[in-house]
Amino acid sequence: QVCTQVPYRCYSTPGVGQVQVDMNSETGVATVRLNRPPVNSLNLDVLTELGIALEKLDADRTCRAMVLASAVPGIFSAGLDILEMYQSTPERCVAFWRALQDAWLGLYGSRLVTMAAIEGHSPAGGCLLAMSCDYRVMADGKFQIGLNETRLGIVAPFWFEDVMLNTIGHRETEKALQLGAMYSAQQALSIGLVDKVVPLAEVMPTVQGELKNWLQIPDAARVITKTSMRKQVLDRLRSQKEKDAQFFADFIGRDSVQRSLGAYIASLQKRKS
Ligand SMILES: CCCCCC/C=C/CC(=O)SCCNC(=O)CCNC(=O)[C@H](O)C(C)(C)COP(=O)(O)OP(=O)(O)OC[C@H]1O[C@@H](n2cnc3c(N)ncnc32)[C@H](O)[C@@H]1OP(=O)(O)O
Repeated sequence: QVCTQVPYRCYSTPGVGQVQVDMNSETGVATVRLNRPPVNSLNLDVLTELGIALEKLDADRTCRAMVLASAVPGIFSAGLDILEMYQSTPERCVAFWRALQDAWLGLYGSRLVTMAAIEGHSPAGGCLLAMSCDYRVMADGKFQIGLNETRLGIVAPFWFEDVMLNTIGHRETEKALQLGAMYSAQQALSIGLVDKVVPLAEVMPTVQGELKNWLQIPDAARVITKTSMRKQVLDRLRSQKEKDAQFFADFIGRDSVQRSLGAYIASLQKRKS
């Protein structure tokens, strides 16, 4: 197992953690894998683990880069765990949303070079995580990526919107968000939602190759530039975290939203039968 070999350090218990972190001290590159089968849906525990993992990596001065990937074949992440939003309590909703805010602030604001290795489907919150990295490589083929929230009868929060705006621009974001559009890898490439599309087996080697370019740049200059580019969007959420969490809990608690979510869950189950 990779975790037990020098020079790797492992921040999570192999086979146990829902967020597995392998740190290669020789290269300074950490690999963070979401590991919550069947679809890596992001519940309170996973988001909390992810937030903590990102915080630890940021504090580790030997770490210069992070690859975000999945330990579950065919899936990057199915986004937020819909069951956290369906028939939940206001208190749980607020705690869940805070964990998402913190994980996202840690990722989007990370000083590290961050790259998403998208080796599977990546809807909604999965797309947010990928977009929040500095660079995205996606597997060609049947997988889809996008912010599909409106299809669930919910609305992508302003900070999801901000990240998409910064990634693909205003016109594409307007269409993508209203339609809840899901894109194939090639379509995503054509609008700039991902940076490179390669066969599945080449995703990780391509990420590693691209990392070499990024790591040639002196950290300090790159970090100052990244911070300057992202600060406005980060500060917008930082300044209204509690209001945003409360708004989420109120919105999700609406009868009409609960009905939409219930119908969406039923449609997911029906697809299988
Ligand atoms: C201001 C307030 C605004 C609120 C904004 C809130 C923002 C929300 C952002 C989100 O992330 S919402 C989540 C959106 N996610 C999705 O729509 C993804 C739905 N899932 C799929 O499309 C598919 O599952 C998949 C990802 C394409 C994978 O397909 P596959 O055929 O491989 O697996 P399934 O058989 O469909 O799923 C297996 C199992 O997992 C359940 N499941 C799937 N996705 C989720 C999820 N996001 N949360 C919880 N559970 C999920 C699915 O129902 C199956 O369960 P079962 O019990 O085995 O039937």
